[in-house]
Amino acid sequence: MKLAFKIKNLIPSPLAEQNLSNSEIWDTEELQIDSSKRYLVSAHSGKGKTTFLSILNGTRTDYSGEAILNEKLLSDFTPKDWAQLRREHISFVSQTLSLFPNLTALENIQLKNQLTHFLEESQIVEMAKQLEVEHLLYKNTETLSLGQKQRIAIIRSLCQPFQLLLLDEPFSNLDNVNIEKASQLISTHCEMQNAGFILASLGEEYFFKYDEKLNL
Ligand SMILES: Nc1ncnc2c1ncn2[C@@H]1O[C@H](COP(=O)(O)OP(=O)(O)OP(=O)(O)O)[C@@H](O)[C@H]1O
Repeated sequence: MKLAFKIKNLIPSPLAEQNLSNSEIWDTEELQIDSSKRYLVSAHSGKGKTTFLSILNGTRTDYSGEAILNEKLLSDFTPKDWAQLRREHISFVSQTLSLFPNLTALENIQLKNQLTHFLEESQIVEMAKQLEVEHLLYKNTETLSLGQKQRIAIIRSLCQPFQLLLLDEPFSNLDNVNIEKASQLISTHCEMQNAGFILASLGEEYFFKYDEKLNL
């Protein structure tokens, strides 16, 4: 299923008092986001990157204007609709990473994978090898460094079917070598799934080729 978001005059409540005239996303007449494309969304801290991705993911609803997915208002989606979208169509690497601290890295990855039986364990181990976290798969995530957690969260996001991957500053604790490896893994899996992504960044462009770059 292709995902086509349309947003019209969207203003999130926390930013309602701010001057949004320079934004290519907030308070624009109409913007279309297609799941087949790769987007870079750049902005300084506090401009609403997390808020934007959370609106597309259905976890924030405090905005004025319209947000539409495949001709249906997001506000009309039920919790069941969102659960299905997040299980099968939209994957998200959140800034907080949302890993369960008392589960191992592999258990965290498998929690999602078990919902859809998307990948074999051997494929997950292969991804962990590529990002050099294979030796951490049986460790509780509370014992991992932030950069290690980010790599586990990136792997977990790729272990489900999706047409659109939302990446909220996913490399903020990684060095360039790891960023390049993670970018390659993300690109490969997006291509395999015929999916696009939206990468929110403080300004860094990293190693991707983008179809569109938007300033928030
Ligand atoms: N639940 C909330 N209630 C009130 N204000 C909020 C809430 N969440 C975010 N904000 C405000 O909305 C603005 C945008 O926040 P958001 O987290 O989306 O920014 P960001 O661009 O992702 O920032 P960063 O780069 O620092 O992660 C900020 O000014 C923040 O203080």
